[in-house]
Amino acid sequence: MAFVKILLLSLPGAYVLVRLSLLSAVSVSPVWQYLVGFLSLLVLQGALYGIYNWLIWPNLTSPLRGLPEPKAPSFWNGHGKEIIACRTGEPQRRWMKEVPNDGLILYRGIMGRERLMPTTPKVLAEVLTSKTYTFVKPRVFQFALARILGNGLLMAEGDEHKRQRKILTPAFHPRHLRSLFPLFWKKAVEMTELITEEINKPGEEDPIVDFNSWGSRCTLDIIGEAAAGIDFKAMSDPNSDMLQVYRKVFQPSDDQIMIAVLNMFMPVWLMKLLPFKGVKDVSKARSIIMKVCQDMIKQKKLQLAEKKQMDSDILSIMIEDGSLSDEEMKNQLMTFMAAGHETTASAVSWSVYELARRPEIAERLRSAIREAIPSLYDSNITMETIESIRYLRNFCNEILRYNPPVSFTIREAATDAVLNGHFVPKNTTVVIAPSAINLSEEFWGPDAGEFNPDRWDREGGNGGATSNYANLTFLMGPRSCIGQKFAMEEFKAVIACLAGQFSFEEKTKDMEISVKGSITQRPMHEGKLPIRTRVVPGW
Ligand code: HEM
Repeated sequence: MAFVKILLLSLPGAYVLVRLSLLSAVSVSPVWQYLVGFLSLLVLQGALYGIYNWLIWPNLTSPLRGLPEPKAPSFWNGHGKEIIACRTGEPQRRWMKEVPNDGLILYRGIMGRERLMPTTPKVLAEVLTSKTYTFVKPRVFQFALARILGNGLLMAEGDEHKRQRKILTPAFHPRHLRSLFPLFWKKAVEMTELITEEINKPGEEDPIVDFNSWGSRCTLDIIGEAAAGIDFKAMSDPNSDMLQVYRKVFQPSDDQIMIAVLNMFMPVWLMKLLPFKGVKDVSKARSIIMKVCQDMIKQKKLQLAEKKQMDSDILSIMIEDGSLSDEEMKNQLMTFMAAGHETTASAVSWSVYELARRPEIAERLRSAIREAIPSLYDSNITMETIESIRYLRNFCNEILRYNPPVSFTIREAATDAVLNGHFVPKNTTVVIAPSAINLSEEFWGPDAGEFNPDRWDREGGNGGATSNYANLTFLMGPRSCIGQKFAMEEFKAVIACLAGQFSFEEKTKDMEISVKGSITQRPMHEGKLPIRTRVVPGW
C-alpha cells in the first residue's frame, strides 16, 4: 500500500537526516528537526510517486501501453469526465465499436490510472472463469463494500471461496427456492395492496408513487424473511430501522468521490478514521447491521434447539449444515441482505420506468399476466404459474439485459498474468462492464440497443446472443451470482403483481432522469422515481 510505505520510509529517513545534522539549520530543537524532516520526506516521496505513476509508468514503462485506447484522455482525469457525463456504460459501448481491438481496451481513470476492459467472450472467459482466482476482488472493495456486505462469499478468494460456495449452494437449490416462492408472492401482493391503498386515499387526485422506495422496501422484507425468517416491516413502516440504515449507505453521499479517490491510496484502517460524513454513516450502519445479524443467529439457534421451527430460510440451512462458525454466518448474512435486496430493487425500478415509457408493452404484459392469474388474490399461484407466463419471462430477461443493476464490477491482477497473450502486471485493474457487453451489437445483433422483450423468443432461448458471455447481468463463471435463480423468481413475482394491477405513466412527459447509485444503479428524478400509478380495474 503506497501510502503506508511512504509513511514508513519517512520515519527512518527523518532519523537519518537528523543524525547526519542535515536539518540543524532548520531549528535547534531535535523535535522540530524530526518533524520537518519527516514532512519533507513525505511530500517529496508523494511527489515522486505521483510523477512516476502519473507520467512515467503509463507513458514510458507500462507493458500495457500500446494496447488500443480511446482518444483524448484528460491529463487529470483520464476518460473519467466522459464516463461521468454520459449514461452508464455508454462510452464503453462506443469504444467497443469504434476502437479496433482484439479483446482488450485500455482506458484511463484519475491521474492516468490504467483500466483494462475485456471486450470478447474469449478474454471475458479468461478473467471470469479460467483465471478467476488470479483476477480477484480489488483491495478498494475492502473498504467500499466489505464493511457493509461483510467478509462473506462475495469477498472470499481462492480455496476459501470454493469452500464457502460449496456450503452455501444448497440454500439456492431449485427445490429450496420452490419452498420460498410463497414468501415472494405474499410480499409482492402486500406491496401491491399498500400501493393501491396509497393511491386510493381520499383526495389523491394525482397519484404519484416513488418506486425506488417501494422496490427497496419490498425486497428488503423479502430478503429478511428468506435469509433468516425476520420481518423487517419495511413495507408497513417507511421509517423502519433497517430501511433507514441501508438507505443511508446505498445513497451516494456528497463526499463519495473524495472517499473513492482516497480509498485508492490509503489503507482501510486509515480510511475508517477519516472525518467524512460518508465514512461515519457507513461505520454506524455497519455496527447496526452486524448487531442485527448476530441477534438473528442467536435467535434462530434457540428456535432450532427448541425444535419449534425447522425453517427453510438460508440461516437455518447454514446452521443445520454446521460447517460455518457464528462469525462466518454473520458475514454471510450481511452479504445476502445487502447483495440480495438492492440489486432486485434496482431491477424493479427499471421495470416500472420502462413500463411507464412503453404503454404497449405494459398492456401486453398485463394481459399475459391476467390470463394466467385470474386475480391478485388467487391463492393457487405457484412458481410454475409464474414460469408459464412467457411474456413475463421475456420482459424480465430484457430488463436485466438492458439495465443491468450491477453495471460494472472490478477485478485486480493478484499476480503478474497474461490475458489474450498480453502481459498484465500485478495490481492491474480490470473492468467488467455488463452495461456495455449486454448491449453490444457484436454479441446481440444490430438491434442490441433496442428494448425488445420478444428477442427472448428467438431460437436458443438466449435472446439471440452469440455467446454465454454476452449477458453479464449475473456475471459468469465460479463467481457468478449465487442468488440468480432466487432473484429471478422474486423479480417475476413482484412484476407479475405490479404490472398486473397498475398502469404507469411518467410524472412528466419524457421525464428527465439520471442514473444514480453506488453499487447498483437506478433511474432517478430529483432523488426519486416518481410514477403516476393507477389501478387497472378487473383483476
Ligand atoms: C437482480 C438481482 C441480482 C443481480 C443483478 C445480481 C448480480 C450479481 C453480480 C453481478 C454478482 C457478481 C459481483 C462480482 O463478483 O463482482 C453477484 C454476486 C453475488 N450475488 Fe447477486 N445479484 C442479484 C441478486 C442476488 C440475490 C437475491 C442474492 C442473495 C439472496 C445475491 C447474492 C449474491 C452473492 C452471495 C454473490 C457473490 C457470489 C460469489 O462471489 O461466489 N444476489 N450478484
